[in-house]
Amino acid sequence: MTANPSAAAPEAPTLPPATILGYPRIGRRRELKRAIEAFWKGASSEAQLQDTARELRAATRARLVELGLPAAGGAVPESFSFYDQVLDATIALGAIPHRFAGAVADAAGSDLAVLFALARGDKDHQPLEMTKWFDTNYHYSVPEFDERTPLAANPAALVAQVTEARAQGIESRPVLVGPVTYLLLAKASAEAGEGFRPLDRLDEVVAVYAELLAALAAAGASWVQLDEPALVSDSLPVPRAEVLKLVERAYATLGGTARGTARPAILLTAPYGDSSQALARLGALPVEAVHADLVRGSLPESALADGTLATAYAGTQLIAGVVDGRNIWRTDLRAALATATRLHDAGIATGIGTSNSLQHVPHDVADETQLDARLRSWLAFADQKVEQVAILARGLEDGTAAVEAELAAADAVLADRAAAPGVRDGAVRERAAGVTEADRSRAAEAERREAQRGLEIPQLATTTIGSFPQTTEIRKARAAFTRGEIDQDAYDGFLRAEIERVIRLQEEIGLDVLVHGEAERNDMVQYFAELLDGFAVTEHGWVQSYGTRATRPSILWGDVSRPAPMTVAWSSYAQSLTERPVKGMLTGPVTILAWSFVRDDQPLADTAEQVALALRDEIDDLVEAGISIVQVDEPALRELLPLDADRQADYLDWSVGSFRLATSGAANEVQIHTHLCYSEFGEIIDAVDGLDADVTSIEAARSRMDVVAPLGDHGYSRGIGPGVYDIHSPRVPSVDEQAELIRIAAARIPGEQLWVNPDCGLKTRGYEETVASLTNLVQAARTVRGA
Ligand code: MET
Ligand SMILES: [Zn+2]
Repeated sequence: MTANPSAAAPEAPTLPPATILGYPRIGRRRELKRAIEAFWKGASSEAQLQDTARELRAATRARLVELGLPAAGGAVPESFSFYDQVLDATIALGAIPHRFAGAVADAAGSDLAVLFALARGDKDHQPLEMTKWFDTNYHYSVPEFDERTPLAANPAALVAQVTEARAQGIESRPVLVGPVTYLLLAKASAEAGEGFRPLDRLDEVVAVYAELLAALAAAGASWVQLDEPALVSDSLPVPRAEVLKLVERAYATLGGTARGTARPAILLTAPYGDSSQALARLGALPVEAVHADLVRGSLPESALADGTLATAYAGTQLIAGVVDGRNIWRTDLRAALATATRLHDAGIATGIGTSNSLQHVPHDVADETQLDARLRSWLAFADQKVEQVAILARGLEDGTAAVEAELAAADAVLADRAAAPGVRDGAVRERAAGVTEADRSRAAEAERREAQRGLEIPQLATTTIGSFPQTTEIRKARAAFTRGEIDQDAYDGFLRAEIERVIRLQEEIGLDVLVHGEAERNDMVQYFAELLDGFAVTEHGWVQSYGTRATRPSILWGDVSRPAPMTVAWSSYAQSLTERPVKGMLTGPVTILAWSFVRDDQPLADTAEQVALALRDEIDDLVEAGISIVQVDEPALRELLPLDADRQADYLDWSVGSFRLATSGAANEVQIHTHLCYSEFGEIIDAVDGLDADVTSIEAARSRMDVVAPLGDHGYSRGIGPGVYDIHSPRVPSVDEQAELIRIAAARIPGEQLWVNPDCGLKTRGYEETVASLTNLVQAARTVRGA
């Protein structure tokens, strides 16, 4: 065992026993969203926006103290962000890509203007790319690095928060994405030299972090939190063992300076997964506290048993992340306390924390006044989770008996939930238990291809991904219907007129396979959640997705079944209007799970199976009603891939299995499509193959068909539609541009397999650019076909 440098300091501080890793930033009523969007529109000044942000931060701190976090000692995290925490780190490091030099000049010294320019781009600049944060549905702004990317500590925002908190009588803890995770999430800029990796600049970046920490210490911060979720992921550019070495190197430097003057005490966190293999080594670093996610992860049993863990943590505190920051269920307090107590009893200075930042859950269950009271009693949003952390901390400090009443109340909630009607539905379970492998297989590909000839689909067939622009009129009609201002008949009439318009438009444009346009859907998951049994929807349960965008995930609380058809009326109406095939449109089981809060009392695989059976019945009904092509979207297939390599095979097995269960009841004549809207699917290409869909559409335009080569090499034999129109921007791609992309694809993939379509749905686009782009798309397909 190497010497533990912090063990040598007898006065090593500890955090109060109750803390959380972060809190929702957008505000209880999405105040920050409104304030930022008003500022973007020019309806308010930067000073007004800063005032709103300051008030929100102050209210958050006060609320956290009210809920039970101590005001002193660094328990309250400063997790505010105007847009994204990775982007905040970019600003704090001064790592503004050269291509934004013009935007920096325009910003005239305003960090906020620079931040928004990076996040959103402007007329001259493409914004930073956005991508999903670990295995969540939150998106961060991807840093861009090359050999010359500037670096200069800019601690202003962090220091301001510490100062504000002190003025409020609260000793808070600034939070920053750690240097190793930051660089592992960065990408090489377009100007980077051959072979450059952002990680090549780790030592320089660590030096800037050291400056930031010094500024925080000077401002009076006693603690800083550095988040290193890279420690739990096998999906990064370097293997996990290497990540640990990089963390050791970075924190030897960061922790190696004098605590108090050169830096605050450091809390190093490892949220979103299992760090058990690394935990003992992290304890030996010169940091004052280490956090472990003990919801997704586990305790290192052998190191705990043989005392290695306790030795490593002599002088280092361990924050046990036992309250789940990813879901909305009340915690099994007795089990959580037992886990933390094992660490405590092993002689480790133990604190209670959340598994990860609470940014992934809504604010407060108390706001959900419309929710069924019994269901509500089972739930815990961010505020309730903070209270649970405080209870557990009391139990850890004062002994189980001190919180026996709270533990008993939690036991009663769990028992009530387990016994409640609908949580287990005998018929649903019996049907799921009877599923056989035969239910997951369709006939051989060639046989299906033959049977589908009757569809008369041309080579390079043109189609769209499903949604057409969600216009203001559509939103207004939906809102009026929800408020009861128009009745069901009026609303249905409106939607039918909309469908007819979209069908006629597609015929005019000349698309081969049509869609009904999805005007009836508020959201591709919530729409189904509202129609399936076993789900509930919230009123205020907003969770940040990126920037000012938030989603309201549904709550999947019970066994899932389908009381009635969900999409048949719309799809069959659309089909009745045209001779061309109209695709039925469903959201797949994995995506429905990924974008909802799911029950935690059974494996995800079992829940997916129930959703799949409901979708299987829907497909039967669609086909019965005359639909011959059904698309089942699975855009979240990649997102739910476990960070832990050991868990990936099992995941791919059940996720692919649930898709096949949903789709394999379809006769050979029925063409099954799927859609995945990202291009980095190298890792899951076998899974995509395993879905066995007749046609798969994917994102490809932004990467200029990068995905096509791996597909060609893989010998992918079914239909594939690599997007030729980037729907993320209002820009209209020309005929030539789209034809060029089709040709790139056609060079690797036989024409009869190739489909021509946009990257994703068109719901966020306007009609003008949509019609122009699709007209060009059809023309591009014709040009290439004729060549
Ligand atoms: C995020 S994937 C979206 C697929 C859906 N069918 C749409 O077109 O909007
Ligand atoms: Zn998509």
